Amino acid sequence: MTDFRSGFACMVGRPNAGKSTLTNALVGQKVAITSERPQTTRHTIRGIVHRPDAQLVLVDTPGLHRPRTLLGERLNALVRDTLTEVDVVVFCLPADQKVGPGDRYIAAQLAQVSSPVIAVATKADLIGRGRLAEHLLAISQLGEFADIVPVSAVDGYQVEVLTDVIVGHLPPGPALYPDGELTDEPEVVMVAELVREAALEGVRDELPHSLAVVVDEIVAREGPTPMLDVRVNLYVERDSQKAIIIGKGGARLRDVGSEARRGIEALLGTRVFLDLHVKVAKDWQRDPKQLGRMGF
Ligand SMILES: Nc1nc2c(ncn2[C@@H]2O[C@H](COP(=O)(O)OP(=O)(O)OP(=O)(O)O)[C@@H](O)[C@H]2O)c(=O)[nH]1
Repeated sequence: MTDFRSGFACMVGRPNAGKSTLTNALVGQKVAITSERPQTTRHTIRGIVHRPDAQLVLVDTPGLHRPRTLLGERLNALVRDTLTEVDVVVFCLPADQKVGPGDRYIAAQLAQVSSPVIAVATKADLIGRGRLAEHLLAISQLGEFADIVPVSAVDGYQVEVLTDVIVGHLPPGPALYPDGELTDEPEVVMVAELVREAALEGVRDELPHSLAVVVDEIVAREGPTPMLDVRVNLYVERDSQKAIIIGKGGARLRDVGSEARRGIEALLGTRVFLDLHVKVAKDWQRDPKQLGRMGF
């Protein structure tokens, strides 16, 4: 394919602007952790959008804040470096709030960045057409933007359009990550590690290097109380190893599940439903295709 495009986009915006939720909507699966509390996104998180014509790697930054301390300044310098490295910056401005000093501060920072900036009016579902038009006008007066796109990550309004617009700013190039890879955010790696630790407890000698743990998905459950469905695959090489992990009548796997769940809940700060699946992948360590699927 000659017309394939690939590259990086970075989400910026004040706390609670809807960056994580929009990242999830673009990727089509929940990868980032969202919450009502501001500043939950401490790490740079990547979600990957795979399309037949493009691959888009989304980098979710902690947000640009006005520096009050040296650490703040360093952080902002880091964020500006990230912004200069990406192919396109997505600047989120929540439609349910007026453009304010925080947005103007970020806009001023973005004016110093060479990458094209797409301004996005997020949470468009929360306001009427008249207010949305006013918001878009206020955004247009904030700086020079390559595009201005209203979206709603909640009802899906214009999410496809935004993906097309972002992809339009990516350079031609091959896919950067293997298909099916959703994220390499630190939380996912740590969730896998917690499950691995629990699964190896007491049987380490019987499963030397034979266990690969892959987080399949982390999905927020709809409902009044925050809850994540975490689905994890455990790959072993032989049926005998599968029997060890599962235990008599599944007793051991249940213990592994509750032990890992406690750690994951502490890590993510929310209730978790942990769904563990044990699979035999014969000789996975020697099979490059299987290794790729497991993220090695
Ligand atoms: N109604 C509506 N609410 C949204 C939408 N997008 C995000 N929200 C809500 O806005 C809040 C903040 O969303 P996040 O995605 O966590 O915002 P963020 O910019 O990543 O926040 P930080 O991590 O603090 O920087 C959450 O309660 C979301 O449910 C949207 O399109 N519509």
